[in-house]
Amino acid sequence: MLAIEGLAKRFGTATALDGVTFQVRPGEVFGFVGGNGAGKTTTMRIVLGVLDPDAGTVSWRGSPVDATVRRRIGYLPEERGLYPKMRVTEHLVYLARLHGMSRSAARDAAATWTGRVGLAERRHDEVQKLSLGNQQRVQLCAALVHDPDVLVLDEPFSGLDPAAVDTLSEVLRERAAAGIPVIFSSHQLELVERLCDRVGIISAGRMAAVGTVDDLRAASAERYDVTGPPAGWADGLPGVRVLDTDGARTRVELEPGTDDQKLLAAALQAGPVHAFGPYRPPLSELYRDAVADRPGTGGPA
Ligand SMILES: Nc1ncnc2c1ncn2[C@@H]1O[C@H](COP(=O)(O)OP(=O)(O)OP(=O)(O)O)[C@@H](O)[C@H]1O
Repeated sequence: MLAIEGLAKRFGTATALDGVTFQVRPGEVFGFVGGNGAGKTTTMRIVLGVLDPDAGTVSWRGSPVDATVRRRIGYLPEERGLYPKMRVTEHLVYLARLHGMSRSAARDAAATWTGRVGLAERRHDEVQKLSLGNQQRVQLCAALVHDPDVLVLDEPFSGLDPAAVDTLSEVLRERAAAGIPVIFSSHQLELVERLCDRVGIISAGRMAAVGTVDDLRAASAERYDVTGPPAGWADGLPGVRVLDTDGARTRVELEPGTDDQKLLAAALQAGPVHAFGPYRPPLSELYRDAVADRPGTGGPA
């Protein structure tokens, strides 16, 4: 397990991280989400030892992450760092060798990963001659080429076309199925919801929520969609907050302890009810709720 415990980090007078704690388990894909400047990259840099924390620890399988463990991590940094004049295969072999692979194993792995991400035709091109999206594919190969034990990827999906998004999603699920912990950051919350076993929401340097999307849903207020009665029927009902209305559909949130049958009775009193049932908010809504209590942090993820 990759365990991140009580990380704190200040830059001058600004607090970037303030007690960040969460774990990424072997075999799970963990989505790390948060607004701009929330602390995702800082956390990942500390995991990789690129930055030192002011306080807190990062451990892997119960021991502090040291240089040996870091060689076994596949890292996609936020600042993409490829040598523009190197050719794709040559570059990947060079990086794999830095991670201790033999030349022939490195060449095989470079061929496998470039094929997998759709770069077979570009293996002999200089990196600088590739489009940005294809450079991003090379960067992903660079994180995967040495068959890492842990994957830490900072916004791996940014800049990818839909086909590459599908391929990378498959690769991450496969790597997790092979038993390794996978953590990635992203602002694409639908993708995170679809792909991740658990998510961590960071807001202004603190974890606002960690769990499965279902856990986050269970911790949030119950919501119902009611279709039928004319708009306005739920205004002022005790324990009920109207979230929005769309034609004949009213979406409400219930305060804890509010009886859904009373809600239904009130709806029936206002007119015929054609549909009544719980509404499952997507991660994007759960995210907004999780960061809403924290001033200045409620911007879009
Ligand atoms: N080298 C640095 N010097 C000063 N401040 C920094 C430095 N690196 C990060 N910060 C600050 O730390 C905070 C967290 O930044 P970080 O890059 O970790 O956020 P993020 O969640 O990755 O954001 P984004 O989604 O925009 O990439 C921000 O307030 C940022 O300005």
